Amino acid sequence: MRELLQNEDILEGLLAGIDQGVLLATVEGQILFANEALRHLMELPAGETPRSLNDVGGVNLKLAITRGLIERGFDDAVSRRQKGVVELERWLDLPSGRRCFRLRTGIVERERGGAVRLVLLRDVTEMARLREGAAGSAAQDFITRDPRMLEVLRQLRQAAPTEAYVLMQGESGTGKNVLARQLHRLSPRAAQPLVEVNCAAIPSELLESEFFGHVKGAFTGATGDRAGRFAAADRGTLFLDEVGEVPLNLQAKFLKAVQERSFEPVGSNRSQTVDVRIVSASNRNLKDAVEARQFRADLYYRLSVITLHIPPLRARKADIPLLIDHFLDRLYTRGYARAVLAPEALRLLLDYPWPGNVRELENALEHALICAVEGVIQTESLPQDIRDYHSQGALPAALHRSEDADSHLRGQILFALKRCDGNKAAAAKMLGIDRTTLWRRMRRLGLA
Ligand SMILES: Nc1ncnc2c1ncn2[C@@H]1O[C@H](COP(=O)(O)OP(=O)(O)OP(=O)(O)O)[C@@H](O)[C@H]1O
Repeated sequence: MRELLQNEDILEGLLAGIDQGVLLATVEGQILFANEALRHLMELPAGETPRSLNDVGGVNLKLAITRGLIERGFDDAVSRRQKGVVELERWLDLPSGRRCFRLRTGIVERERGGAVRLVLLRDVTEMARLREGAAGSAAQDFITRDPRMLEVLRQLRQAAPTEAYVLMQGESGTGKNVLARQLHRLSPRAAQPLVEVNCAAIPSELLESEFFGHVKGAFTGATGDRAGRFAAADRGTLFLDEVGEVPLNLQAKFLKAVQERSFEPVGSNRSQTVDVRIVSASNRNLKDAVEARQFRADLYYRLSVITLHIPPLRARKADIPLLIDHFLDRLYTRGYARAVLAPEALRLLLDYPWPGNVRELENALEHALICAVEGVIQTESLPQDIRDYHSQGALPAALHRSEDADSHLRGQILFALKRCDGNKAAAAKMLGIDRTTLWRRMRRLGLA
């Protein structure tokens, strides 16, 4: 191999055939060789060879490389005449505004004729798009004073510096996304991307290519290579929301990617390696899904090295006033006028079972601010659901206490059944009681 590579013709032949851009230059920057793929990537006319690093498609490649090298101490490495490839990531925006490249560069020591600089270029426009999407999520505090939730935060802080996969179980809107971002931020991977995928939001037939990417021609409409989310999260964290929605037929490939840290993009038989830490979330109990044979047990155990159970908002009502203050402040910074809560409105908010959890509370407060009267949030300013819940349970003050309690209970049950489309198991869960208790109460109140 060594001898073969000494033969420049053979080397050129090999490099010409690969689809990554390859450039060989002297350490001083004079170009010795550029393959066809590089010309294509740099949008150079066919047959034109760049003569120097400065002469590549109008992009000051030399500067980009030199800066990158200095940042990563490459020049120092050159002076110490170290061998090896330095990997450095740098987005290069071409004048056309269309492309970015990931650069890998290194110094290759030759037996005769000194060292050469080797530069590899790859089109990563798609990956840049995915990462930009991921970067949009700003840091955010998790507001709580609930002892169970504080314990969850303690576990999260302990797990963050490790490589352990973390699974978060909790109803929709309980803050799993916020926690995933916090976990990433506290981890050694914080400087790398956090890529989020909501597995429920992507049609199942597209999930494979969304996760693993595809190559040109893999299926109708695959007009070019496309990087997947695993690749975009390389060296960072991949957050899989609603992981229970990954279809069974994809779970085997998924497990392999998680276990062996390698996968093949759709339509390709070439393995790609990745180094990702997986944090996942599910609002349905994944263990139940395993028992119902809807989720692979081996994958479940892989993903749930650490499991965090996020309690619903109705189980931590002490957080409600804190969250109200937090969201009113946040809404103020978004341009809403300041408002105060009338005591009766606060009572309704504390009473309500919050099936949509913190997300529903946040939306309710935005609604309330829009409907506030002269800077005061009255009961009338609250969304209909919250007022309905109250009015169905509310009673004329003259009625007897136990009747009062029964009527309140009846209202709660009717509300929960309505919100859960008549599903008693879901309604019982929402009310924080078991199904038998719900059924007994319904019978006693004449609802069953
Ligand atoms: N403890 C908290 N402190 C501050 N904001 C919170 C808290 N919990 C949730 N939120 C806010 O509530 C909203 C919903 O939270 P998030 O998206 O993290 O919930 P989720 O459990 O991931 O929901 P889903 O399962 O539907 O994806 C977000 O706007 C988030 O900022």
